[in-house]
Amino acid sequence: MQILKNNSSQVVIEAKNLRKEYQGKLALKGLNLEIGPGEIFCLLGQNGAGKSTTINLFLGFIKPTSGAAYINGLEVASNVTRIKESLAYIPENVMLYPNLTGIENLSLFSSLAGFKYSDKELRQYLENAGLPAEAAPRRVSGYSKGMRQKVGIAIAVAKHAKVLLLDEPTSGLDPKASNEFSELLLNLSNTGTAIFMATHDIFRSKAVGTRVGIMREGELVEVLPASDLEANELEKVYLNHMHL
Ligand SMILES: Nc1ncnc2c1ncn2[C@@H]1O[C@H](COP(=O)(O)OP(=O)(O)OP(=O)(O)O)[C@@H](O)[C@H]1O
Repeated sequence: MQILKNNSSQVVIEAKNLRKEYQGKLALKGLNLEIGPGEIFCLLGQNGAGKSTTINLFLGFIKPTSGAAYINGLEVASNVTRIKESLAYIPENVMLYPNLTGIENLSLFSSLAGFKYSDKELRQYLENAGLPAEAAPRRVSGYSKGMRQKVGIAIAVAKHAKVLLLDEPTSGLDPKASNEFSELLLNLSNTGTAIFMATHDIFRSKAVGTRVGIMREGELVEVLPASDLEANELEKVYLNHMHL
């Protein structure tokens, strides 16, 4: 078993003995984790392993039973509003205003983060995220899942998010959309954004991850360097843990 540490001297996303109990049941059993700028940490684990609980603690959606989550050195639970300024979140279904266009959604979310852009700049952000130019002025209610994910990435870039949290973002995307999404993540990590992604996709984890963590019953049981492994080796390690 291997727990590979963050090799950067800077820490952007951190968990210290992070625990979460729901009605007497431990969902997260004392997580310790440090993620540096530009890292893509992929978290694998079966349904119910504690992946969403971890993300929700980093987002400040729920409070830890004990221990703490930190973003840029700030404890999340007591700085929820400030944390949101530097953070972007992409769930399986990106939450956008369906009656607004792609441009209007991007304008709204970036202005909430304190950034005002011209129409031309907004269109450019959307285009850079891979949204077809003709789609930008259309209502989001007619967008596909992949298009909504692209708007989510455009929002993250436009608000200069230092941290991006993703919960199963590629589930239900076709291989081309999923591949394009991976490219966007790599581009974003190259600008220094720290990325934490919960996923079931072993292949994508290998393709985009810096490190890959395996969570089982609320515990991080292994952390591996993605680059040293073939996808089938990673799958073997994963399955070994699941059959323990
Ligand atoms: N609000 C809640 N109330 C009670 N139990 C919960 C709550 N949220 C999660 N749990 C429990 O905590 C454990 C971890 O759930 P979590 O959603 O974090 O897992 P997950 O790894 O994200 O699973 P999935 O892959 O299905 O999304 C599970 O046993 C789940 O039933």
